Amino acid sequence: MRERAEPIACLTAYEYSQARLADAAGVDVVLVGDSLGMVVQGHETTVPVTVEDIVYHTQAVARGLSRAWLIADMPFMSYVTLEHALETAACLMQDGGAQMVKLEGDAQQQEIVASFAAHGIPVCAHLGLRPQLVHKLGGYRVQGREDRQAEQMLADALTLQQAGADMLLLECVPSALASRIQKEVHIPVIGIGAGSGCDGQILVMHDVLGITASPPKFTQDFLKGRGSIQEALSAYVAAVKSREFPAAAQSFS
Ligand SMILES: Nc1nc(=O)c2c([nH]1)NC[C@@H]1CN(c3ccc(C(=O)N[C@@H](CCC(=O)O)C(=O)O)cc3)CN21
Ligand SMILES: CC(C)C(=O)C(=O)O
Ligand SMILES: [Mg+2]
Repeated sequence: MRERAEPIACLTAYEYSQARLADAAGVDVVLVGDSLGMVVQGHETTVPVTVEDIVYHTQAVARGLSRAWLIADMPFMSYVTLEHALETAACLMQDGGAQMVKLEGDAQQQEIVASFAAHGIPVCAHLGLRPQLVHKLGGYRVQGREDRQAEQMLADALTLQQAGADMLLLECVPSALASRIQKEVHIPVIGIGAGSGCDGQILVMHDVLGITASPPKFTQDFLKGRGSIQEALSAYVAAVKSREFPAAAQSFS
């Protein structure tokens, strides 16, 4: 899809019925995100989410998909060592049914990414705002605004691609930086709060349906003015495919 410049429409889902509707709406990639800790379990962060939680939700989501590609998040502290990371990936793929795993990483995770590549585990590297680091960062804020940070993010993206990452996800980064990274790599780049220069977009299901208490500014309620969840998800896919979403209002300069 990157090669033919077709925008990749991605969305999170946490259970069977959401997955079925997303799949029917033409969502290309479904992510069982550790955001489930917040939108499903009601925690303040994604930190408490376990591998067991992700496996349970991935199993339910997998049963609802017939077309979309299925990614599962590696939770906080589930990829501390190489062996640990492989064990977690085995759970997500063999027990959960994921086709790809995603980890929040920088160049420090390159050995893990290389090992995944060597063992046939497709992997997406999540850069920019990494919510699992919330207690180090002190909040959920845009990343890569300073030159040094921006250069580091680009270098990390190239390092992870070189190590064998199959996909990148950029969260909460200025649009210009995301576009620059997209041009420098050859693997698909999926953005959330990263502007319209990415190869695809992802949002959290609950934000698309307008049921999050205080949604991040890069989101949009697609159920507003529409009569059903199915219509809302189709409108989201259409907006990504036509590049109407994200507009400047849902991006960071
Ligand atoms: N419902 C939901 N949607 C998400 O996109 C999401 C989650 N939960 N949980 C896991 C992470 C956390 N994320 C977040 C949460 C809040 C902001 C936020 O409030 N950002 C500010 C921008 C601050 C700045 O300008 O630096 C905003 O106003 O959007 C961003 C990302 C993204 N992910
Ligand atoms: C917001 C996306 C990218 C994510 O990692 C999640 O839902 O956990
Ligand atoms: Mg996540």
